[in-house]
Amino acid sequence: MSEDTIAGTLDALAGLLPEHLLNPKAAIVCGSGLSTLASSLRDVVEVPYSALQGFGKSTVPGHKSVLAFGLLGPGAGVPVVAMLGRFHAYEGHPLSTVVYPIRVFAKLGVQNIIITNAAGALNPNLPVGTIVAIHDHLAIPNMAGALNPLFGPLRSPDHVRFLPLSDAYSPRLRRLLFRAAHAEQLPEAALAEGTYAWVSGPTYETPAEGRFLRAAGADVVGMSTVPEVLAAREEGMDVLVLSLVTNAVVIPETYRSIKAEVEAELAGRPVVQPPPAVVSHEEVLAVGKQKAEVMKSLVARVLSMLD
Ligand SMILES: O=P(O)(O)O[C@H]1O[C@H](CO)[C@@H](O)[C@H]1O
Ligand SMILES: Nc1nc2[nH]cnc2c(=O)[nH]1
Repeated sequence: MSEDTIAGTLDALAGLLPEHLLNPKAAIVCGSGLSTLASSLRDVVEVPYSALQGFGKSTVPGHKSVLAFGLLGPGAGVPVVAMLGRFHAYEGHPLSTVVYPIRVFAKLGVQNIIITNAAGALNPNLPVGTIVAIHDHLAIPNMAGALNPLFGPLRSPDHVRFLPLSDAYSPRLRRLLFRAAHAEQLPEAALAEGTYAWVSGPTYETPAEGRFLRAAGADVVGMSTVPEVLAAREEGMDVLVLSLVTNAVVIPETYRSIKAEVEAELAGRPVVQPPPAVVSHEEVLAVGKQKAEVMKSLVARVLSMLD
């Protein structure tokens, strides 16, 4: 996306927003079913993506296509921008579009970003409903498919060509998060730490893929977030990522043997068939809806603790 496009977006925002909302201190990216994370904002001005050059349209159910600017917290409040609806590569968006809002946030002066997502659990110790503070990632499309939003000419002499990622997930923000969880009296098991595997989607994992990702060290898996993290880090922002576990990825220790079942049927022995275990986006959205309030309080508390 060219500098002219970004300049056009910034001009449009300057025309639509009051002065006190134009330089947000922090940004929130709302994952699938999590758009209500922004409902704690006051003085909200919503800007539809369609009003902004360079923005795509989010086509996934559970993702609106709106930027919400507002104030958070008591007194004068902290200006915040929330992305209600993100872009995924599987929708057909180039990665430059997927990360375009992050580029715009950087130009608006955003220093801290909280990125949320819905994810499948690979780690059996993470039940549905757990919130996972991401401390690392495994980006299969980067490693194997040359899908990286930082490909291309260096954006400016101020950007880093070879971006280190060993510090991608801000310890400072994660520390605030666990303090926020304590202040919100969240049960200890409700907030865990783990590694996010980014896959391109839109297919969910086969059992063998789930087993592979787990063996490679991932705790949760999803189809978003990592491109946004890479762009945010390239822009020098501090990043906090929260994954909400919406389903368990099926990783059977042994496969159901259709061969054995047929042999049993033919021999007249009883056969117990296991229920089918398939995930759906409806299930993902339903868990998002159930947990949105807890996520919202946590995110709001972290933002209120920023200095
Ligand atoms: O990562 P978010 O956008 O929260 O959405 C997750 O949920 C969708 C699949 O149900 C995928 O888009 C996956 O990435
Ligand atoms: N890839 C992937 N993305 C998800 N988003 C929510 N659940 C899942 C899942 O099980 N797998």
